[in-house]
Amino acid sequence: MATKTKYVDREVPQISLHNFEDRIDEISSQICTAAEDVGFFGIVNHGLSEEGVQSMFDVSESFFSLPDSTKATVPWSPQNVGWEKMSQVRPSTGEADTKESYQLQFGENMANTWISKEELPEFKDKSLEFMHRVQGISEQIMICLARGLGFHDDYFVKYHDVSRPDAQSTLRLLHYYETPKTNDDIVRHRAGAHVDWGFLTLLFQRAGQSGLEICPGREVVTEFGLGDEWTKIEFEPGVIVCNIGDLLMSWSDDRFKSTYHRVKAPCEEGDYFGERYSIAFFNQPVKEAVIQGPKKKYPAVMGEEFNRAAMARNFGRLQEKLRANEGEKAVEQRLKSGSAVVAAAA
Ligand SMILES: O=C(O)CCC(=O)C(=O)O
Ligand SMILES: [Fe+2]
Repeated sequence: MATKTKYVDREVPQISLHNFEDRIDEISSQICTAAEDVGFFGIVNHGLSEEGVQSMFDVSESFFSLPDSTKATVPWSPQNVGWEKMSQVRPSTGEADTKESYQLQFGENMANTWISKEELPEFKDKSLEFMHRVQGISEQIMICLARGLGFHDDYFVKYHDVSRPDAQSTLRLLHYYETPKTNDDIVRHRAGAHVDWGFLTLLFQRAGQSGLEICPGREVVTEFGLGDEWTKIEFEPGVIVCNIGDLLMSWSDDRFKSTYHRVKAPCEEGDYFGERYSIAFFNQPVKEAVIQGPKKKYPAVMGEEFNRAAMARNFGRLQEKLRANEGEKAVEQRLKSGSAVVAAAA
């Protein structure tokens, strides 16, 4: 039987964005303190209505309700866009998450990866509208983070400009399947313990669909995120859960913390076993961004390279499968043209 999870109460600060222009210094200091201490914080009074968020969840559900064969018309690709199912292997677990996700971007990476208007007429427009709203909130937070690090106000905003064709910020619609209540000792990961690789994540949850947990303090975390003390982050209306990703951790010379979190594999009394929908917005820099902290603790890295390395860590197995499929197709092609015989003889 799975060991009993240790839980501990930790304060995850809630920060209000109301009256942003007038309160910018106070908000900056609250955000930077939270980013240094916990790496997670809630944002309230951000201007996005609860109805607006729930209607995006309806849009998400309309996609996931399609048959797999239809969703497969917009497959995941290494630009980190598209639909995948049961294929993200977290480095901490070595096993695929039991979930499906559909990732959407603003720019050229997204070409041909929008579900067709024939299938879901309003999907693209509604998603983009939501993405732009969340981008606006992210930009306010970016200004605060830039101030805290001594950069000029629009420093991070410019590097995350979603009007550029090479924009890489991603809205990820997530759907975790219902977990069977069995005694078979198989751990069905939902989102295995991980840190986000991007800059800053904004997460939306749905009432009654628990599971998100955090475990701050990387130095005390075991490699597998086991045996640690977790804190539950429950849904609260009007609250956007924000967390710092690895990219901002290195961009701040480790001042801001990228915190371990997971969606727990339900296994104990009181866990939530039902299906879960969530929506994450990953702020990720444009491909040409040059990433280096004010103290230059780490060598400069380009935005494109940073994403490529993260893809290899998280989707390596899926990429291999895609490459193998490509290989099979190429062999078929050669067989048809007769060139395989030459290749085999060589
Ligand atoms: O679904 C969630 O609540 C969390 C998802 C997450 O952490 C991720 O996709 O990085
Ligand atoms: Fe995450």
